[in-house]
Amino acid sequence: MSGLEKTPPTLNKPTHSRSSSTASSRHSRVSTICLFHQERDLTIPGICEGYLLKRRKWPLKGWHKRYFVLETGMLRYSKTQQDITRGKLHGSLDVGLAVMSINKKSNRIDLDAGDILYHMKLSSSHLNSSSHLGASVPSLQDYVTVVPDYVYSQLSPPTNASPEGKKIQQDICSVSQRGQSQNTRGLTHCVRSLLLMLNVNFFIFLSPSVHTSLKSVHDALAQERQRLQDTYHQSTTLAEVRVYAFMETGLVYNICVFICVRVPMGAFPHQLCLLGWLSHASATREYRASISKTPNSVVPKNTGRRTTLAAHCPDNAQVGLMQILYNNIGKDLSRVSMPAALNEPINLMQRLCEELEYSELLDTANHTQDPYQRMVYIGAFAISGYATAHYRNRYKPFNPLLGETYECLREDKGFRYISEQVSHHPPISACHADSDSFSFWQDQRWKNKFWGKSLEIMPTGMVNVTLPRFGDHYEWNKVVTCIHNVLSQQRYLEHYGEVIIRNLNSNACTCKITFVKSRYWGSDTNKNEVQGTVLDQTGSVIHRFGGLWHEGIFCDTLPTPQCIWKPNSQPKDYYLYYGFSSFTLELNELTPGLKSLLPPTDSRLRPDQRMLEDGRVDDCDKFKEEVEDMQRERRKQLAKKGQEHTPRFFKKAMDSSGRDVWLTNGTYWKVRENPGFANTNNLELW
Ligand SMILES: CC(C)CCC[C@@H](C)[C@H]1CC[C@H]2[C@@H]3CC=C4C[C@@H](O)CC[C@]4(C)[C@H]3CC[C@]12C
Repeated sequence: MSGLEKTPPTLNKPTHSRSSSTASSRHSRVSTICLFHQERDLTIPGICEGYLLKRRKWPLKGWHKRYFVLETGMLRYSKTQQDITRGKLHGSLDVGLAVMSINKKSNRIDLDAGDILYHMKLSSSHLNSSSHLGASVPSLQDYVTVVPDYVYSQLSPPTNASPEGKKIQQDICSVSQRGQSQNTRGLTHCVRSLLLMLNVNFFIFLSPSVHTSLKSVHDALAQERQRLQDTYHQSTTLAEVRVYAFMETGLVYNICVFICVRVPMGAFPHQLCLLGWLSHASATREYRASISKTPNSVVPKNTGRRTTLAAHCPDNAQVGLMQILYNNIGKDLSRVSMPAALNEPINLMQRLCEELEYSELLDTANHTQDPYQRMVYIGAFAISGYATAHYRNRYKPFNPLLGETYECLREDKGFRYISEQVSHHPPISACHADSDSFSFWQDQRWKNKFWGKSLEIMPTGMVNVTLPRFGDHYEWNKVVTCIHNVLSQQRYLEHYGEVIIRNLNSNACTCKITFVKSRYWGSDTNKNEVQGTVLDQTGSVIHRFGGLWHEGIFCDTLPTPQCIWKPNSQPKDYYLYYGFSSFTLELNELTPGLKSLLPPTDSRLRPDQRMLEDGRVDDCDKFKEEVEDMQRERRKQLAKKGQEHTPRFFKKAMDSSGRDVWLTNGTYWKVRENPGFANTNNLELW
């Protein structure tokens, strides 16, 4: 069967009769996406079904063939048609709550329901087979040419009065008209009948099957848990037991159960190490229990620094974010100017500095003799940088201006940090920090993808840490950050993907950390899960650790199992101050005596950011525009002279893998000390 096909409606039964491939050939009009009965009453939507490729992020990342059924607005899928018949669902999504986008180049359809994001495409075999269907049959090619490059239709509920609603209506009309003119009526029906389906809420039909699925999942999990507990208790004499099982159901996204119990020789003679995965859910539950027993860090002593901001954060719930995002679909959002009320008084260079809040983990690593244990601390550090995101989904950081700089000297923590905006198109912030026990640097760029309800941020660029004591050079990637339900107040952040940490100066071990994508319909307890392993040269697991990125990380394979990191408690009234941590509150503080030492390009001196911090939102808006105009003017002037901006404190280089990277040129602190920035030529940014 090629693509999705459509069968007549079966509104009177909760289940439906599925057509086999022979059944499909009975229908005269087949499109790669849907098959239509053109003379049928279109107020009653039918069923579309067939095989498509679906993208999976974890585990077994890639495109997988899945059987989809679209019925009464619910899109459900399984591995095979038989699985659907047996009620073995992998997942389902209410298309009526989703935004659909179509990409004609890659033959892809993306559905974004806020919490769930499906990426689907036709396999090349589908495309080939569609060409056998004859000229009168609309092929995928036709389909995508009559649909605008993006069809970001806000399908639920289509409010005609709103500008968005009108735009969507226009889009749909133009799709229909173009469809008619190209004699692809079936296609027009496709769009229309899809729309109809979206407005029909037949969830009542689904409730019995949801209940059955839930019950079977619950039973399966209970059995599995019992079996794992039994195995664990009886396994002291087992040399190696491996159980590898996949359970995929509609309600539990994916559970990979992999137990490897073994008595290791040599290294830890007195311990029975339970290595590998003991079901994510149960391992995380145990980690969380242990973390919660670990006392919170004592509230830091009064450092003399500020503990609040001059003004509360503005209420931006009414700002028309939808308009902004829809008008800028496909654009790099860091280049879109947004109203100041959406900003937090911190910029991206300061946000990168936030990743050093738990720099003591690097100090510990630099004092840990054992390379595997050392890696555990580096892993915890890589996770700790994400913690702050938990409280920070209402505002976006300022985009630094080209040539803007930021320093952060933390004698109490023993490090000094500098950062510079080294490129504007694309925006790149480079940073470097050093202390007696580590060096840290990265240059980051982000690609944004707005799917209609969620915004994915894909960072490129590696994070680097060196430890002087052991000559280690660690390097790792960052994971994807997704802002779910970006347009609503139910907005929340999720990080997902894999981080691989390598030591470029030794191949003794590597570390793999998985930021687990939350399981749909799962309770909140499985949100923000992370699992890490330290592997030796042969790929054997030496340590494992895990927990939640906003709650803490526990390692049970260290000589003394312990909580290796727990975030600091949030300051009083943090919600009124943008959700900032104490460390973040201090980042933009202009402490006495500092002003005369800073270059005039330092973010602390940027007037619009300060205005926002002081609660002068309207002034900030005006000044922000001026500052951005001045930046454009400088750019024009340089272009006229045929010149390009040259960063002042960073230089471009190539890393060992041939990537372009920005490294410190080592001049900042020297110039600061002598002759001092007051005695040098500086850029005038504001
Ligand atoms: C438009 C507004 C109101 C919605 C809020 C957007 C916020 C949540 C977005 C905008 C820019 C985003 C940040 C951009 C870059 C990074 C670096 C990455 O390594 C971790 C995530 C992090 C730190 C993002 C976190 C989420 C973020 C702060």
